[in-house]
Amino acid sequence: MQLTEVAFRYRRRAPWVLQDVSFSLPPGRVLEVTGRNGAGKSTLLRLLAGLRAPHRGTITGRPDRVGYAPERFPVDQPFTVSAYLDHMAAVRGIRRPAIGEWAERLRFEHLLNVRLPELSKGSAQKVGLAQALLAEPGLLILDEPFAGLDAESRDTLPGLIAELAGAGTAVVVSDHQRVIESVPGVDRIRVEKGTVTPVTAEAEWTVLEVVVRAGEAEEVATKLRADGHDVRRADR
Ligand SMILES: Nc1ncnc2c1ncn2[C@@H]1O[C@H](COP(=O)(O)OP(=O)(O)OP(=O)(O)O)[C@@H](O)[C@H]1O
Repeated sequence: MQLTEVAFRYRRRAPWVLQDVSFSLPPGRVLEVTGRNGAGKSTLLRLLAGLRAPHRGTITGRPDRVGYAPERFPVDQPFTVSAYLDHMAAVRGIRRPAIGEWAERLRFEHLLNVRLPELSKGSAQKVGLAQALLAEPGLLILDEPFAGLDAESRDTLPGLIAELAGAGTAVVVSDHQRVIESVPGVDRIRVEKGTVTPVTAEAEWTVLEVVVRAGEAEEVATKLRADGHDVRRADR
């Protein structure tokens, strides 16, 4: 898949969200998308998924089957988890949907008969992931998939992503929490000032010690992560 000089804005005369974005995404590549809040990560993911079309430039070679898990999974539908996933599989023409298999791997088998609006945030996130995975996608796009997930599921997902990539799926993940970094060979790009730059391994790094009140540690860590910094807690 290739993006060439892609530019996008939500409305005519609105500021450009993205401009001059060019990069290629070969099969089996895992791409982490970083950047500040509002930088345009979700917009880039929607363009990659084909949910939005570029105003300028081209996107070519998108795989036929695309799985997309949005940042906020829509849960205001009156279906049970199982009926929703059946429906999504039918819409995509999947004859033998592996719903039970994904429910087991993502640990939500006990929720199959629960209605979507009754799900907790993390459980809804898992169902959103499952509907993306059901597509057996050649391109899998996950917008903040780790937000709200319990530790066990958070630990499972990188392995799952590595497995799919190993089978040839291109995976694009926006991930404030940097969980995806544990996947071997992950590439990183940064969305900043309306464009996209590769984050190379040769970048110079330094370690800065920041001392904060214990009660504020999580909040500060979240802010720093949102700005693209790698944050490790010294007391863990
Ligand atoms: N549906 C929309 N209509 C109009 N403007 C939008 C829409 N969605 C996003 N924007 C604007 O586009 C810009 C980029 O938003 P986007 O959601 O892509 O950023 P992001 O990097 O994913 O942010 P975050 O880290 O907070 O999720 C922002 O200025 C936002 O206000």
